[in-house]
Amino acid sequence: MAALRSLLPCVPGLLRPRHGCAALRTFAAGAKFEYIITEKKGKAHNVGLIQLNRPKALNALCKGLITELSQALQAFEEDRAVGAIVLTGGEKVFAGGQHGSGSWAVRGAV
Ligand SMILES: C[C@@H](CO)C(=O)SCCNC(=O)CCNC(=O)[C@H](O)C(C)(C)COP(=O)(O)OP(=O)(O)OC[C@H]1O[C@@H](n2cnc3c(N)ncnc32)[C@H](O)[C@@H]1OP(=O)(O)O
Repeated sequence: MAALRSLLPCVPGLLRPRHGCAALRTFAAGAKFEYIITEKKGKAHNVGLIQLNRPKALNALCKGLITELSQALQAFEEDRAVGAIVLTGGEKVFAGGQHGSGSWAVRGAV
């Protein structure tokens, strides 16, 4: 899981090694996310599912999505009941890459 988190651009203050389980407490308090959906799956509720949920922009990775993804990864990593994390995207695409400002940037990038 640490390897997975290391793939994410470090968001200051969120991925500090020992953040005192603050992320887990926020998470457990039923944090409402705007850009992701999280759930504990499996018979023993020991699989942390994170689904990218920004359908209008095809899950393009904006700062807010990365921040929430980092929080969810941190919380699942701190949750001793979770043994595996599954990261998934939408029906059409996993993610449209880094968020491009304005659709011209997106289409021009293709
Ligand atoms: C970090 C670096 C590494 O390379 C990057 O990630 S740079 C960004 C790389 N990503 C792209 O270049 C993907 C650009 N998107 C596309 O090529 C196409 O959207 C598509 C993924 C092939 C899907 O095409 P389709 O025609 O099915 O859908 P639309 O292009 O109409 O897109 C729907 C909707 O999503 C918005 N969107 C898609 N990708 C991004 C993006 N990367 N950033 C921001 N927004 C994105 C697109 O603007 C459309 O929104 P609308 O204009 O309808 O408001």
